[in-house]
Formats: sequence, C-alpha cells, structure tokens
Amino acid sequence: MDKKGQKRQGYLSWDEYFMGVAMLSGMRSKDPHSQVGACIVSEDNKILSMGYNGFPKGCSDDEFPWGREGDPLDTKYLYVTHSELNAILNYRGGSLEGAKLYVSLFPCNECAKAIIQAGIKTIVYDCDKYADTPSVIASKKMLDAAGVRYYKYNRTDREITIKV
Ligand SMILES: Nc1nc(=O)n([C@H]2C[C@H](O)[C@@H](COP(=O)(O)O)O2)cc1CO
Ligand SMILES: [Zn+2]
Repeated sequence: MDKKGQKRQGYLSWDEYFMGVAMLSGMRSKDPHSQVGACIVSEDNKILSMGYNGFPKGCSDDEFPWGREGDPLDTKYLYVTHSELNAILNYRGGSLEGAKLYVSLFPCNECAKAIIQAGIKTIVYDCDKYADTPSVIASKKMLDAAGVRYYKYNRTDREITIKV
C-alpha cells in the first residue's frame, strides 16, 4: 500500500535495471539468430558502457553475411564483434578495473580474454546456451584462473513495456 511521504514501491532493482539495459542494447543487433547485449557498470553502480553484437564500422550489415553455415568466409563468425567486446571498446573513460559486466549470453573465450585484461571482476549473465562448447569451457577456465566471478542472473519475470 502506498503511504504518503514514503518512497515508491516496485521500482527496478539494480540487477533488473542493468540486465534490462543489456537486453535493450541487444535489440539493436542485426543478427537474425542471436541478439546479444552487454552493459558495463562501475563498482558504485554507474553505467559506463554498452554494446551489442554487430559488424565493425565500415562493414555493411547488408553486404557482410549473417549466415551460420557453409564456407567460413560466407558466415558471420569471422566478421562479427561480440557485444561484450563492443562494450569494452565503446568505453571512452579510462579504466574498467573492478567493473561489472551484465550480458545476455555467457562470454566466449575471446571475450573472456578481453574481460580479464580490462580488469572487469564480475560477470552477470542470463543465458548459457553454449555452455558445452569448447569456447565457453575455455572461457570459464580462464575466468576461474583470473579470479573473475560470474553468476547467473536471477530472472524476476517482470515485464517492462516501453512505448517509443
Ligand atoms: N557471448 C557472446 N556474445 C555475442 O555477442 N555473440 C554473438 C556472435 C554472433 O553474432 C551471435 C551468436 O550466433 P549464433 O551462433 O547463436 O547464431 O552472438 C556470441 C556469444 C557467444 O559466446
Ligand atoms: Zn565473445
């Protein structure tokens, strides 16, 4: 019950807010199969950067391939920048030492290297659909060795509707 003079109830938790921002960012992705979003947050809960999976600048979304199979040169995998790496590279403010990363899909081995080297210390992820692949197994090996904590986001199933 609302009481006069007291704070509003039902506001977004920090985790809902940052994972929500990561997911919103993923909605910018042109990848027809997996839209991934990431949000980097400081130790004192300030948003530092965001990213989603996409081709590097100058590599047209309409000319480079979005396919998943066939000749590797004709698939997206050799060209796409992952959301986590984009979030790290998008940051213009200096050091990410001690920061937290919210990401909608568990980071791969290549992003794990960048996460570790950037000084990010905590990962909050939503989906882990590639957990059984060498890439994610190697990623967890490196994150464990480097002392980067990772934990699964606890979905609250809150629906957030925004009219734009
Ligand atoms: N952690 C990740 N962050 C990402 O941004 N990605 C991107 C790369 C591709 O564009 C897409 C995965 O494609 P698919 O294999 O699910 O069709 O998501 C992939 C992973 C998986 O490790
Ligand atoms: Zn990656």
